[in-house]
Amino acid sequence: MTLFRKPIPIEEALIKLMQFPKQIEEEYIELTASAGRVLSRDVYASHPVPWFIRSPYDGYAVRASSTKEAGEHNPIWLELLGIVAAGDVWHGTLQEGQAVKIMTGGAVPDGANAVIMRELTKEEERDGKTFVQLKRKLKEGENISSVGEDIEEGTRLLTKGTYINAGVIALLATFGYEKVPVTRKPKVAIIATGSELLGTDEPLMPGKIRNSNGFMLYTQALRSGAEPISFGVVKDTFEQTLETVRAALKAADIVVTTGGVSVGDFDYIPAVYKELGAELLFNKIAMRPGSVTSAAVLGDQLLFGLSGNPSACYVGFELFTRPVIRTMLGMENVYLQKVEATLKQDVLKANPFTRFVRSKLSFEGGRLYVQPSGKDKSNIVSSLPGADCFMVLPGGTRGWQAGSMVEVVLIEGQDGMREWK
Ligand SMILES: Nc1nc2c(c(=O)[nH]1)N[C@H]1C(S)=C(S)[C@@H](COP(=O)(O)OP(=O)(O)OC[C@H]3O[C@@H](n4cnc5c(N)ncnc54)[C@H](O)[C@@H]3O)O[C@H]1N2
Ligand code: MOO
Repeated sequence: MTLFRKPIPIEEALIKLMQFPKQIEEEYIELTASAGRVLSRDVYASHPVPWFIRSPYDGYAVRASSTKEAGEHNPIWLELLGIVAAGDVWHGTLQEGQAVKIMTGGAVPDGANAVIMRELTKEEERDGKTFVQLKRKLKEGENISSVGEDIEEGTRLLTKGTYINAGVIALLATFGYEKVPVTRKPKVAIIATGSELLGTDEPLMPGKIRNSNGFMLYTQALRSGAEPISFGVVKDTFEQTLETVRAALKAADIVVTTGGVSVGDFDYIPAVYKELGAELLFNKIAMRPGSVTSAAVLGDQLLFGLSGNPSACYVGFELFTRPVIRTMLGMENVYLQKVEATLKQDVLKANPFTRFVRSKLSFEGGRLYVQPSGKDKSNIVSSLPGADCFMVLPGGTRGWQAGSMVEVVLIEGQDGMREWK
């Protein structure tokens, strides 16, 4: 058996992989629980917004024609008939020479077609009646929110695949969505393989390290919109690995393992794929870190064999697993967004393969800069917390000097505030 694996370009690996993500069914969930989920249906306006004529100001609703003689030196007086608060309706039809006091959001009475702001008027009592003084002409439709001004009935407002943010929630609430149709979260099983791995509660022992990738992948799956299911740690034995992957396939749509995917004596993932009868899509990609990233397909399920090295594992998930999850969610933009930034410091490293350097962005003088967020080896964990992007250094180069423009793919804002979709 040859251990040599021929690396394939990233694009080729993605083309192979992206034939397989399955479409996930929808479910209805509470509006308040829908933030961060993905719409499974288009949303149409079932009524216009506003659906009745509304006043945008506290003031007086009038007929514009009643004000045509009004001017700075020619005040006119209109008889005040009543008051409409927001939520109320004034029954009757306003005539020439009449006014109704109205609050912001109030329904403009029939017959009225303009509103004057309260500050531009004054009220006066005369002979038991109230009059309102205007010193300016109003145009028909002035200060009126017309029916459908915001949204016309029947408009397609949101398309299936839309990420639900606060604005989407506002729109759904406007149309009375108590329950929202969303795609079910794909279930992603996470298995950390390695006899050297300890739990976070265990003391360090010779030759052992703590499992950090399991927790990291759990978080990456969560922020990609999936439902992670942790299968903990398995020892490097073929039987245990096979048994756990089998159990994970029963519970999840996608199975992600970390470690055991290379050519070591105890790297059992390739053999497990074989035993399961899964079709191997790739097991070597022309990239660093994460060259050992593997994927296989079994029926409608995908298996990812990510590196055990923390940075390689992280990059492998973002570049390959995340777009699969987002495709299953029905999203349109499934890949990480690309921008260009100015390199802040020399990054001089020979790149036989395309290199994804964990990096951080900064703005200075309105310009976007990028620099590595720490050490750049695949077994490094310390550069991950500060990374909000990967700097992409193309294969076949010897790196770049400070001041060069480089391509950057965005991952997550450091303040957790950005929604990279
Ligand atoms: N002869 C060769 N050796 C290696 C090759 C190669 O092509 N030929 N590739 C190297 C590259 S590149 C990588 S990346 C690693 C990938 O190895 P595996 O994915 O099989 O991972 P392991 O050997 O199981 O572990 C690698 C490293 O990571 C640590 N690890 C594993 N799991 C975790 C975890 N859950 N949390 C934290 N750290 C973990 C593990 O202890 C090892 O130190 O192979 C190279 N070798
Ligand atoms: O897959 Mo290894 O991480 O290329 O560095």
